[in-house]
Amino acid sequence: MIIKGLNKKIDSNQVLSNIQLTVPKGVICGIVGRNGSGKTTLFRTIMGHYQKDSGEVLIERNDIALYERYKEKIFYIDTQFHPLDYLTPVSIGDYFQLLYPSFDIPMYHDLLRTHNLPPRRFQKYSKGMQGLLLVILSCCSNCDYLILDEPLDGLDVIVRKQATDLLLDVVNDGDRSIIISSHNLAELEKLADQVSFFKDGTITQTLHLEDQKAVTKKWQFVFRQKAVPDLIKQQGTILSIQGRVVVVVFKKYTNELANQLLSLDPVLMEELPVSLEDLFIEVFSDRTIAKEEITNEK
Ligand SMILES: Nc1ncnc2c1ncn2[C@@H]1O[C@H](COP(=O)(O)OP(=O)(O)OP(=O)(O)O)[C@@H](O)[C@H]1O
Repeated sequence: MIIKGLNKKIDSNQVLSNIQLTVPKGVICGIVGRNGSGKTTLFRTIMGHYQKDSGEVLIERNDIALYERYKEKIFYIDTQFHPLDYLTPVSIGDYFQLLYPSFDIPMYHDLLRTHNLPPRRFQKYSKGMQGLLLVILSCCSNCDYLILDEPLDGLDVIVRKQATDLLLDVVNDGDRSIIISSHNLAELEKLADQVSFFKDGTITQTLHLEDQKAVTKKWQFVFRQKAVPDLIKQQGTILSIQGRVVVVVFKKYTNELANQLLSLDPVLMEELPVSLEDLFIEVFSDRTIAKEEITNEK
């Protein structure tokens, strides 16, 4: 799937601004951003629930707004409109069989049993049960692209593991892809191959997690003096300061920077593993505020 120059204004608010995104086959693509940054609007606009102002969403080079059959390759449920509330899992299965020609009904019933999902209305399910059922539905749809809006948020650790295992199975054969938004960065990190950062109505960058982790470094320093050296403030994003212990992430770490840091002669300089949460803070933190706080620490 290729999204090119997608724009959407709602009530004079430019919610989506020139969205560019490529979702290769067999890839889990995470979408992260602050609350209200436009992730759900992006999904609704991809599906045509919101009319786009301009741009296109291409599958196999075909604009899905013009060719409905390509849109059928995408699984998406907008749960905020409660479309399943009055249905039981069995009737939901029947409904999805009509919606998606390749829906795997035996697999669906099998998964309902394996995960002990009871035959009551969707509305009466707990949040975790609802989340798991949605993930099961998406997997059984056999669609080429699954769009999942915060499917893991609010699930307990056991259900989350069940859901992530199902999703990883989907991309195993390399033909299907998942676009998934989440505020649960630790969980997303285990799943996603690439993560797109949504900021100010647009995707500001897409990071391939393995590649990015190879060039990003996180260090914990202790310096003799209380003031944080200027080099650290200029080159890194400070994640925390506790007493004289400073934790910093450097997005582009070079040998030259390594030598400069060593020349600061820290009492302690210890490398820590980089997480998606660190990258998120690096992208979204207001570094000027961080610097002011650091100045006050002096
Ligand atoms: N139907 C609508 N009418 C008016 N404003 C809307 C509508 N849909 C979305 N918006 C606005 O668009 C912006 C983006 O909202 P959206 O729900 O897409 O964000 P989000 O990134 O999914 O947020 P969250 O992480 O909190 O779920 C918000 O300012 C929201 O108020």
